[in-house]
Amino acid sequence: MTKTTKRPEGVRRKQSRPPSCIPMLSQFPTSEEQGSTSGAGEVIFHSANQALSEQWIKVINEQLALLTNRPKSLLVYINPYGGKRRGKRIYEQKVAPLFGRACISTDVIVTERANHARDHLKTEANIDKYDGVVCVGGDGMFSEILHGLISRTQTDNGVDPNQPDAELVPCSVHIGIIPAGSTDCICFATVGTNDPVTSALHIIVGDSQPMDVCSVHHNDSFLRYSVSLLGYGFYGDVLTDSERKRWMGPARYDLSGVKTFLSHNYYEGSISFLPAENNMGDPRDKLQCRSGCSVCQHKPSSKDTQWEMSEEKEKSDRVGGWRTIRGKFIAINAASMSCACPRSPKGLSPSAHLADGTTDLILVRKCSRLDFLTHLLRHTNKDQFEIKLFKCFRREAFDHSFVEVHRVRKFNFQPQQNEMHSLEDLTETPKKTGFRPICSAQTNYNYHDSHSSWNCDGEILPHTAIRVSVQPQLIRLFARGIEEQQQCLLEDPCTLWALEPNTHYSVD
Ligand SMILES: Nc1ncnc2c1ncn2[C@@H]1O[C@H](COP(=O)(O)OP(=O)(O)OP(=O)(O)O)[C@@H](O)[C@H]1O
Repeated sequence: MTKTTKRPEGVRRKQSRPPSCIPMLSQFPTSEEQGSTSGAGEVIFHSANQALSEQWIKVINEQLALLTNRPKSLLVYINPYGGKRRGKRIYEQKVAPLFGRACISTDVIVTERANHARDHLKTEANIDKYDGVVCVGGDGMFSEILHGLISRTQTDNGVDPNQPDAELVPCSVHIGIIPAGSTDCICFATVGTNDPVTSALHIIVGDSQPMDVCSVHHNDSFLRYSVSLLGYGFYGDVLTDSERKRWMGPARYDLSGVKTFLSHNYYEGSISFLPAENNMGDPRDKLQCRSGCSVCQHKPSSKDTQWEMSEEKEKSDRVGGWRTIRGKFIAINAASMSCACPRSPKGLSPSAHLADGTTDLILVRKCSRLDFLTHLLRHTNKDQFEIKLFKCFRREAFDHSFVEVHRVRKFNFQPQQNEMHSLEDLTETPKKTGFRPICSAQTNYNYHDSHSSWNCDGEILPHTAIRVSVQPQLIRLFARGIEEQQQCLLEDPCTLWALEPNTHYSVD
């Protein structure tokens, strides 16, 4: 491990080590001689035939030269407090040595406060200098990098992000994720595993995975970007409650989940959405987004998209393509990716695509607690568990009369109007049920009792009335999506029982 030296502005520059891969390869052997492993993931081949060794080196170097997208310079942000506070150690022990061998130079910033990385990217960072930005941390840290990079790109290109209909400029710099958080859902859903070494290798070979980003506005004010889950109702309430229990660590999510489930709240509002074209598939499809996904490869150019969208909008205005649904909902979820994680290996919307320019809107209407429980359990997709315990759970997650799903390009949500209600009216308004009295001593309408909050990739939004627009392929990750082989592993019951949310899997 090479020690980094501190630079004045908090940036630490690490000069890459010389390419140790070449001398190591010079020891490579004839096929009869065996290779031996030395240390983590390192294979040393020995050969008595000098000419053959040199030929191997030549071929390997030629192959490496073909990987023209390999990054040469990276800006790395480490959150030292993410997950189990192992970010710095993970980077220094598992990732930095690999970057060194790949001759990648790095500037490393260990963050000193929340939003340090976002603010640095937004204003100070000389991003033209880098081929990629690497985030060492969890989903919250990734979100910081996402916001910093998108914001900087729009500023540099003169785009006002407050305009809900603005066409955002895609980021030219790739993002790499080294998982070191509590859940690391974004990494899991784009790589198929939460392993720092695997992620480092994806960065080194310059893999490229485009990804859609939802922009979220309240009227003409930009709120946040989302790449995974926007959830109102159940997932908003779980997050709100869990934020009050931060001191408990990751266990707070389970406790808040149970509490929110038992509360069994529902909320009234209206949701309007612009459905995706018919050829964009349906959330109920069996086809899943995998490495080299053919659906995501057919993204039209931004000009085409604009044309398509305006034509679609025109058509919508003409024949009512924008649809509006009013009702009482336990949950309104928009999944822009499968949202797969070790606990739910297929995710909230198993066939959602990473980069098709759509999001899957899942509306869960008011229903009984038992019905909602069966819906939640189906998300775990743990077939073996379901077969053993509840045969009825073997159906698909969306296979309920109270659940409807739509693949959409845009949607708007308006909660029930903020009118003043008398006590009598309260019995008719969306309400908190379960452990709280429906009629309390209050005399006025209580906004917080009748409204949930939006959970936007793990952050609470300050407004409930929102406009959401999918920005197709706005960013690129150093990843290649989930590969089929990984999926087989995930569906293996033995693997499933072994997978725990905070486990980091190693290929060593
Ligand atoms: N130096 C720092 N001090 C305090 N907070 C920080 C620092 N650097 C980053 N943060 C904030 O910490 C929050 C959580 O970090 P991170 O996402 O890395 O870990 P996590 O919450 O454990 O993982 P996950 O988001 O996957 O559950 C982020 O929202 C980020 O803004």
